[in-house]
Amino acid sequence: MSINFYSKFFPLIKKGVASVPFQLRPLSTRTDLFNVENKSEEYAIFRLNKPPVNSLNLEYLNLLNNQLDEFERNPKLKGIILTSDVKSTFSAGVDILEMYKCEPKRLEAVWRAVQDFWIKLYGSKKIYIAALNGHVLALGCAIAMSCDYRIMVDNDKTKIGITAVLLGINAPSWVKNTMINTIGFRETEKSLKFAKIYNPHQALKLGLIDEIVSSDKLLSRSEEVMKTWCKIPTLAREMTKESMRSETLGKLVNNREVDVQEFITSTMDPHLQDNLGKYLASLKKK
Ligand SMILES: CCCCCCCC/C=C\C/C=C/C(=O)SCCNC(=O)CCNC(=O)[C@H](O)C(C)(C)COP(=O)(O)OP(=O)(O)OC[C@H]1O[C@@H](n2cnc3c(N)ncnc32)[C@H](O)[C@@H]1OP(=O)(O)O
Repeated sequence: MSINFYSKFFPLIKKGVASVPFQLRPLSTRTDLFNVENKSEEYAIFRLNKPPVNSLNLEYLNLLNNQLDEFERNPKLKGIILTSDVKSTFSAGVDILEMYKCEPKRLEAVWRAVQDFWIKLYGSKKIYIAALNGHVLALGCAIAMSCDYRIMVDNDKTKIGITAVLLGINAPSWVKNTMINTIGFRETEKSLKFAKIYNPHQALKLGLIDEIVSSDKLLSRSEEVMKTWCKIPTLAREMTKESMRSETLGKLVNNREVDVQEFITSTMDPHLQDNLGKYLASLKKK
């Protein structure tokens, strides 16, 4: 069985790796919008930092996609802890301003960047642990579900879930499949159909997250899990991840254009635009 999972799906990245020799990276990378801290040669902490809610617009998605490529190019790096420096929010998903009164060309670019992000994350052979410090909504929830393990803060006010249906949106099939692979078909159907939002204890019961810890232990516990997993034989772990995920991944990789067109058509629909306008206003009114 081939273990060259990432390069199978990212031939251009493979080409980049082949033509650019690996260089040692600085100990940490800091931009205004995220922070990467290399804890050892084996793992790093990747902190999103785009207040107020780490919403994902085109520029931010492109930045994050470049960083995922950067991780992938480092052969010594086994895992990444994905978390947020923004108080009380992991991510509120796509920046709704990208979807409201949008230009089709820009919307298409946003959606291609969303697809890229999911393909890179779900298809990575590295270990990704989501350290969920706060709200995990919509695409934020899809991102968390695409990691290998989810640890969430013990705070009843913290929400996780996907409420697309309330706005008249049918979640894309790759989001549904990611959720099915996490909590099973029946719970996914209920969750998406009825726009369920869970607190951490409800999410744990469902298997949407794997552990709950107090906020002061979120990173130390994540590092503890990461260190244990870094000891697992790499090749076997990677092959297992590939065999578990390739079918789901392939469904989007081989169907990207249809997914793009569906998203553009449904988002540009006047009824949905109307709903988005009202939703944005309700968020601002709070
Ligand atoms: C449109 C919904 C479609 C859902 C479809 C999902 C399924 C499909 C999967 C993939 C496609 C993905 C699409 C998306 O991800 S669309 C984004 C959907 N996200 C949400 O519905 C979350 C909305 N936000 C909230 O519920 C809350 O903001 C919160 C719980 C995350 C945080 O609450 P709180 O701390 O009280 O902060 P505020 O609500 O006051 O927000 C602060 C500030 O931020 C603005 N804002 C919030 N979320 C977004 C966002 N996603 N995009 C852009 N801006 C956002 C909010 O309006 C406030 O703005 P301000 O008043 O000007 O400060």
